[in-house]
Amino acid sequence: MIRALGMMSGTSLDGVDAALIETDGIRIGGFGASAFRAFSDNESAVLHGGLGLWPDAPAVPDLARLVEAAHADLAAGFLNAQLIGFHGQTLAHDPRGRGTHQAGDGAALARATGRPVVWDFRSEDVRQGGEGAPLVPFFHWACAEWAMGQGRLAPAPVAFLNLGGVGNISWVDPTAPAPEAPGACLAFDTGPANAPLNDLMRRRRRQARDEGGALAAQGTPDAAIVAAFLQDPWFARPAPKSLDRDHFAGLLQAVAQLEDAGAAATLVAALAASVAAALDWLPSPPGQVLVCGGGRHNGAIMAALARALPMPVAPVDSIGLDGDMLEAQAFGWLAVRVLRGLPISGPMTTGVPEPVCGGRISHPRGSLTKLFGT
Ligand SMILES: Nc1ncnc2c1ncn2[C@@H]1O[C@H](COP(=O)(O)OP(=O)(O)OP(=O)(O)O)[C@@H](O)[C@H]1O
Ligand SMILES: CC(=O)N[C@H]1[C@@H]2OC[C@@H](O2)[C@@H](O)[C@@H]1O[C@H](C)C(=O)O
Repeated sequence: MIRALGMMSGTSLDGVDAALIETDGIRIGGFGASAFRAFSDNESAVLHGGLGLWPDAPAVPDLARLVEAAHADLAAGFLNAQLIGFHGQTLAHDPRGRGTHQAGDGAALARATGRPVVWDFRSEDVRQGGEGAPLVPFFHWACAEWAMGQGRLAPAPVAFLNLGGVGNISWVDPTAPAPEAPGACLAFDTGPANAPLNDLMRRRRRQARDEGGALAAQGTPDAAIVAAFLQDPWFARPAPKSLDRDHFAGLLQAVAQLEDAGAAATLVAALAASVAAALDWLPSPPGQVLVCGGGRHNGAIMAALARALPMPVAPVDSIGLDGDMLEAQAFGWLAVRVLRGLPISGPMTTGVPEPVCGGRISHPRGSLTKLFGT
């Protein structure tokens, strides 16, 4: 088992999560300490300004230094980590076009922390024809397998719904022998999650988010806007599929005429409707939908999901996991898989033709090499 530190800064641009995990890259041996470092208002504004940029843009090196510094700062509190999995900050994602861009250089983080760093998790999958996302689904399988072993989950398919800036769902069968085994996983992005809500709150209320969903809970959703949103060809596209953060920017424009609470309620209803639509693509109805990511702290979202979905909806914490740290833990677990040459994505998670072991490994003294596997 390796003690890996996973580090993730997601599409909501609120900060960096870090979490320790003990793993052989297949089974979870145990979870360790975790921490969050918020981006300052200035850092967040700078990163927002970088959204949509590709590596050749002149502003990118400065953004990358900002991302590396924030991670190095946070990693300094985890001296017992043997390996770091560094996701980087996604600025642009267009797998069928220019590719995928996570700002931040793992070699620089390896030098700054004195630890080997696994990074650039998505590029190889995209190069081989995959969507490059989502990458957490194989870890969701490991979580379900862990929870089943602890007697907290039935030996039957279950879904993990991650609600960050964008939503993604993983249907997993914890009785499958491995995450890459046929029939073990099906995963894809579901649609916008917190990103439009946060953007709405920032523009109208100068707040980072709708705390607890209090504003949305006071409003009535506009059913016509939700129905029009569901007409986006995205929903008719078979899974696997991944989204750029701003694919649904039109949704925010659609609610522009509504008063604040109605606009927030409509965004929440659209989120719930997109998850309900996602169920159509799953191999079988999951026994329950386990919600992770920041969206599960939004009571209006959880209530809307409970209304929209036919099966029980619960925070992932109900089976003993930390729903705020799951993505960070995932990149620690994935880092160990990269080190061992195990696949981190496959046909049923990113649509890549064959399972892929992506990622690069950088060592503190600067050599850039892959230790095991391809
Ligand atoms: N107490 C809360 N009340 C309402 N919303 C919340 C609360 N806590 C977190 N959120 C929402 O969750 C978001 C952060 O979620 P999370 O950290 O899972 O996203 P992320 O990792 O940045 O994104 P992604 O998973 O898309 O990469 C916040 O920006 C906010 O919208
Ligand atoms: C390109 C990119 O960074 N995508 C993120 C984003 O945020 C959620 C969703 O869109 C998911 O596809 C992915 O993140 C998670 C960690 C994943 O890869 O599973």
